[in-house]
Amino acid sequence: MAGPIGKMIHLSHRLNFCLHSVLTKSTCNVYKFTSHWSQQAASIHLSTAVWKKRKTKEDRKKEKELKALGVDFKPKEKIHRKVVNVWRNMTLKDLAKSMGVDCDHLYEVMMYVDNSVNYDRPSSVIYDFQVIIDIIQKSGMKYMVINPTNSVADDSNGKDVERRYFVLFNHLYEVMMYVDNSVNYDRPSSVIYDFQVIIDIIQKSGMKYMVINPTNSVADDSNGKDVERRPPADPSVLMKRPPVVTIMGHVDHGKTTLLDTLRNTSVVKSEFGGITQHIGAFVVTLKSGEQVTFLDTPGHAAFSNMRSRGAHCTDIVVLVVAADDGVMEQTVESIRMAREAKVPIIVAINKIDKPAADIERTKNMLLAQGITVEDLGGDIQAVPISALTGTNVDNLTEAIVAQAEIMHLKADYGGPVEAMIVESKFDTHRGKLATALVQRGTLKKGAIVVAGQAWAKVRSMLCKKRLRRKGVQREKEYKDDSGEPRLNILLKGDVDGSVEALLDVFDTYTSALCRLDIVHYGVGQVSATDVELATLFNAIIYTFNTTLHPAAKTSAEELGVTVKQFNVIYKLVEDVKEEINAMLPHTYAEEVLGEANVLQMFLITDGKKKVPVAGCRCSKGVLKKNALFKLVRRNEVLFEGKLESMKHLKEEVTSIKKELECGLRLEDPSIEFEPGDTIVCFVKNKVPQFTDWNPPGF
Ligand SMILES: Nc1nc2c(ncn2[C@@H]2O[C@H](COP(=O)(O)OP(=O)(O)OP(=O)(O)O)[C@@H](O)[C@H]2O)c(=O)[nH]1
Repeated sequence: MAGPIGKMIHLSHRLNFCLHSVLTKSTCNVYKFTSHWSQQAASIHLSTAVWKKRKTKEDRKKEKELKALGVDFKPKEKIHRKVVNVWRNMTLKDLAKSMGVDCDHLYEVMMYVDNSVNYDRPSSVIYDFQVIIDIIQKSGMKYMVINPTNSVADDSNGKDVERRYFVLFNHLYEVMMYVDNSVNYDRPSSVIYDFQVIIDIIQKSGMKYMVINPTNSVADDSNGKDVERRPPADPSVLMKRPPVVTIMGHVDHGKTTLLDTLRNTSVVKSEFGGITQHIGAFVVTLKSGEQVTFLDTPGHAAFSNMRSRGAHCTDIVVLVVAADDGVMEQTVESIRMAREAKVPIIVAINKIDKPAADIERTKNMLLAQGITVEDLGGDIQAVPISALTGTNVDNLTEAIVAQAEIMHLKADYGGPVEAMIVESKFDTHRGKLATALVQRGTLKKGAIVVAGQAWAKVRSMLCKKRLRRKGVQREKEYKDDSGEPRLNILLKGDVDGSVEALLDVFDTYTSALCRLDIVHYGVGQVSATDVELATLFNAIIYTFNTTLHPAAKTSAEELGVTVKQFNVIYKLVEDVKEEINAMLPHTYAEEVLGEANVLQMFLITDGKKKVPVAGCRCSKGVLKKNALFKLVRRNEVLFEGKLESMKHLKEEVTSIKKELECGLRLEDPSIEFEPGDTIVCFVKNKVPQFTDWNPPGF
């Protein structure tokens, strides 16, 4: 059965199709046929039509002659490229004429064409379009259906519906004869309950089909199978992978501080080569190129949740024990959890900077819990650290890498991804977000992922900056400000991309003169909560291409929070620079007003005391009584400060001009003068400082 070859038909998973809906769904070449049919003339394009021409009288005559000579007669093969016009209710004679053959040829071909009608006269009308196609094909010609809307004006205007369906259903009825089914679908309204029948009709018509999910239009060619994990990878494809580390320990023993230090030393002090940060997990790259993935969800909940899902996504547990407190309740619990999961432990004995820190006592307390550290003859590494100051934190990372080496951690980087969801949340702007720890394969944008009963298409993958500190810790840090200039910013942008771009710009800030902290950032309108946060951290709110929620506006006004709105990144960055500059303390530059040479010193009586006075002559500029003065002897400054008095002859004056003589008395009466000393009169002018931060491109 010839048909519209390669046509893709989308079916939804409904079973109770009626014939009518199949036809509608089939969009379909069948429909196109009827469209052709409904027109006065549709076109069938004979592209590279090749056939052997029937022998003409002349041919037969020639054949006879050649046969007599013992030579085979071969009628010439002709290649025709022509367009055959067909039309509704066309007769056999019309078709023969269009094809450039005679009716005899058509009768002959018709013997091989499947059809129930007996076309036995040149005037027989061919109602079935398929028959025409078959005749053309069986004649060794090719045909091409030209889209009537493109090639021929469709002036049917929806008329002739009856005829269309007549032809349409005829096609289906005809095809149905070759489809295996027990039901007699004899009316256009017949419902096809059997999905296979629909598929067979489409296939027998030479079309392809694709089953689509009715709710989300994604192809489901799973044939009812569920997604399954791949069998274990061939060891030859396995490659080294970074260890995944979870930090555990008793409350307040410094887990968050350690995570922060790990993150920040990498960036700020450049002790590590670089850092990639995610929400929920981050990767530290050491100078050596080694990488360590830290799950930044300290605490037991995350760990036990993962365990409860039967997952072992942690390779190493870093057990933080404060050296002043020693082993506490949750330390014991953490040890138990790590043991149950059969995850090796590295102990970080923290807070060694504290006077009350007792490393040996802590080690012995651990021993009592069955944790024998190397010093005490065991095989568990223990690294004394100060998470707060960063002392020995690099030794801790080295210890982790050493442990990972022993474990020979490897992964299969190829094929579909298998990952562990570490965190998930709903973001009003970005939608559903999940932090996934990829355990096998490579996650790609656009991949379709399944977790439990949920599935999703990966729209984007983010490497996110994290707030340095969180919660109470953070609040405390900001409140304990020791006077160091610091600009706190709360950033809101219209889309992820712009916020990301700005964060990247702020990342380039390194100046030691003033700290720059992004206390919070996000996408969308500024909310009242943002304003509260800004108050808490004494931050300026910067917006990029976004607005304030009315409630935020009111509370910003009430709380006196500065909100600066920008639509151009360049201007926003310039403004941040200006804010930084405004925070920098001024420096002072000296401006010399005049100089005087000391001619002699004499002593005057002030009450009971004798105080020295310099008899001078102004040699340069002017001397101003209220300005500052320096006494310089052989390039050495012996005094810097104010005058007690300035006299010209006997009178107290406020200034002395060049070449005038004067008596100058310093505020420090212990300073004595010598002839030849220089007294310099100067003022200190405030000079604003400017940040040397010049982000690339700004
Ligand atoms: N002196 C000193 N203080 C530290 C050190 N590490 C952490 N701290 C302080 O200890 C307190 C608790 O630290 P966190 O990092 O919040 O402790 P945590 O274990 O994450 O606490 P939870 O999240 O509540 O379980 C904070 O005040 C830190 O500044 C350290 O090495 N030395």
